[in-house]
Amino acid sequence: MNDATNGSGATFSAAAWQANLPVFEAIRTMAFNEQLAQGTLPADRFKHYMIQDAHYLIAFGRALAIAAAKADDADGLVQFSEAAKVAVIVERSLHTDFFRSFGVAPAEFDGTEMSPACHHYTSFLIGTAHAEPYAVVLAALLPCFWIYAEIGRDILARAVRPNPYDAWIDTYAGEDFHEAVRAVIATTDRAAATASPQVRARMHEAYKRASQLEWMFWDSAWRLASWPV
Ligand SMILES: Cc1ncc(CO)c(N)n1
Repeated sequence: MNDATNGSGATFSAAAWQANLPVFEAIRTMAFNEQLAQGTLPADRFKHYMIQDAHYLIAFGRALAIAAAKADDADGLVQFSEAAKVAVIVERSLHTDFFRSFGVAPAEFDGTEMSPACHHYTSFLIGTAHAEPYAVVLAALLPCFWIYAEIGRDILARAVRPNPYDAWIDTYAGEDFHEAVRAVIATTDRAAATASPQVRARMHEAYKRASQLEWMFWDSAWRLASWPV
């Protein structure tokens, strides 16, 4: 039983993608993403998204660094420490390029705390990264990569160009990101292949929860959500 399917006939990634197709479809058809593709998304909603994403990416980087520390081989250590570094590089590009072009002043970012959805998602990732075995940590991190890659390509295919959000679309539709995503899928499937049925079930739960939190993150930006009290 050393194939990538754990004897079940389907890779973890294929099974998880299929099981969560309704969540992906809900994300794909959100007004936020439809208007982003059309170039008509109001700037205040994109600004909310960017500020929250800058908070998110630092926490995502920390969770990736914990995954790196838990890796069961040197390849995984390199893969996830590199991914942690890239998350911080992307966060810095939000500050230097996107914040500037959309008029987010440093003081506005500094004065904006995490939204409830961002807090929920990042707490879930960091909590899972600390508490769960490597395979479950990878399953929690996979939707962050995979959903963005598929949404990026989907938006690119229907995008009106030029579009104020071209740079965002190109980041996630670009080949560099997709190559990294294929590698994370492969590593997650390898970890699933040797996981016990119990761990594999927890992988599915973690994958599902992260997918739902992706939807909630976009929904929160759409609603310009903040803390109710
Ligand atoms: C919320 C969120 N999920 C995933 C990504 C891509 O890694 C991102 N930038 N933001």
